[in-house]
Amino acid sequence: MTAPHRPDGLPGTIHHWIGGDTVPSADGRTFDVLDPVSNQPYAQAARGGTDDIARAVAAARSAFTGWAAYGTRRRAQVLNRIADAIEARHDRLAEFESFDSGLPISQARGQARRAAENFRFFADVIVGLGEEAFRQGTEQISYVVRTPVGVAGLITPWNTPFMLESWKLAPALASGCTLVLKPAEWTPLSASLWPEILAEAGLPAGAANIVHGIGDEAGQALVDHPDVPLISFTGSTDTGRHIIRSSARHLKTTSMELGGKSPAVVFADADLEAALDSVVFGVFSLNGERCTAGSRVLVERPAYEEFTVRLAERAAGVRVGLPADPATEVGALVHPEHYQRVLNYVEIGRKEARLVAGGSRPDHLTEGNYLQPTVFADVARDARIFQEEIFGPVVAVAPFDDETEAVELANATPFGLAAYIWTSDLKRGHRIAHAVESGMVWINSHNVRDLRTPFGGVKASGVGREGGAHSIDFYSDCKIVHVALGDVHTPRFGAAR
Ligand SMILES: NC(=O)C1=CN([C@@H]2O[C@H](COP(=O)(O)OP(=O)(O)OC[C@H]3O[C@@H](n4cnc5c(N)ncnc54)[C@H](O)[C@@H]3O)[C@@H](O)[C@H]2O)C=CC1
Ligand SMILES: O=C(O)/C=C/C=C(\O)C(=O)O
Repeated sequence: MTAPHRPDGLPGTIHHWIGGDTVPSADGRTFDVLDPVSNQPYAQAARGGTDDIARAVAAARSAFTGWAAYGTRRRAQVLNRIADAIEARHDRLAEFESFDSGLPISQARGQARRAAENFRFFADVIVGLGEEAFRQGTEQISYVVRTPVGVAGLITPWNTPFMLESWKLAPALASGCTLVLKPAEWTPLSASLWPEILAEAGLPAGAANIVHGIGDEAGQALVDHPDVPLISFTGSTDTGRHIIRSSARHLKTTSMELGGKSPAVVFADADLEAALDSVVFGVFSLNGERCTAGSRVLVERPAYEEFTVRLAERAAGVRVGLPADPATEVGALVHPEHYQRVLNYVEIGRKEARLVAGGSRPDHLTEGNYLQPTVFADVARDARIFQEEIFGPVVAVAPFDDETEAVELANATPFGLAAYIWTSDLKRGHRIAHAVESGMVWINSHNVRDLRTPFGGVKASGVGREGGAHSIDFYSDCKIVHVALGDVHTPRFGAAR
């Protein structure tokens, strides 16, 4: 068996964190946590249920008034201290994440840096954010007051767990909300560092609470709790749909960042070397377990054969290996169940299209959830591997003949999260960017993020946007205050004539 590298300091049991205390589940239940190299349990995690969620929500409610009253500058100071505390644990955090999720350590390090950046970023946003005002001459001014919505319910996935948790915790806390986080059950390890990070930074007890557990138990209890007015969710489209349905009962605000099947559209006039770099990185980094992965590559016919051959060569050269090895570019897929799901898609792909790279476990890795980067060419638009999110290192390539067909193919799936366009004709780049159905488009650029911009998708890829001020708006209620500035001539109903 290939032994995983075991980081120092692994907890034997991962507890909930409620009201500032690490606690087991009320009923004492736990579940096994596996690492994706040995697929053996290395820890137990508390298996939360309705009672644990109720305790966590009560703690968050008690802490709410105090935290909201901190005001923006003081909250920003705490957020910056949280970033310091994350940075102080950078190595351990990256090792935990890589061990638990199978992400290559080099990429887990990048995700740990981004988690700290998220806190610094939202500290700046909240201090710098103005409030809108509308003046009607000298008669009246109307201004908008943002107030935190209350207890936020945060439900996060397993693909880049800590970073995506931070992407929700930071703006929720910056806005003055308190929160209950339900991390993904396949990857609870990095979340076990939040208690020491948040406590060291001086976050008041109860402002953030963590309940581990299974989606349809702890997750569902959080969605169903009447004192949680808002749910921010990242994960699969099916679960997102289900959460929206459940949230309707209490008319909750929801933000849904869901799956994708994003196209990379490569025109023959593009810098093909740069496009190749971006395509290979875009679909194989984070093990292909990335919502914005460019998992469909559409190539203009004159460049199609050459690009496909070079893509297959590059895929064959990607280093698949132990997550802890600094040279590894693709690690182990998160969980045997997910691995099997991805392998099933590879089998479907073999029947639907032409396999030009990968398709099986690398010879040198006899156990663990490993898959060679896999490229299918000549994929038809109705093929399942063209239509469905695989969420692994598998890419579908197809040719197009002109701009119209490029847009048709780009839009021919239920998803609409990201799109990547490669062309040396910028006017065309803009035309395609406007025509593709997606929340985000990159032209001649890979997934370079600007945290101020709205992040999210259309169609089956999500509802709502987070990022920058959009996140603060999401975690806030808006109240409008109208004030007379001078003499307002009120209609005199009922006055004597
Ligand atoms: N960022 C993304 O776009 C992600 C996409 N996916 C896609 O979804 C597929 C399946 O992955 P899953 O692990 O099943 O994702 P999932 O969407 O079921 O899980 C994500 C989170 O939702 C929670 N959850 C599940 N059911 C819930 C419920 N009824 N109420 C409240 N919370 C609930 C889970 O515990 C987890 O924390 C993947 O293969 C991939 O295609 C999965 C994770 C992230
Ligand atoms: O960059 C972000 O803010 C979010 C990235 C999310 C993913 O990469 C994902 O969910 O896979």
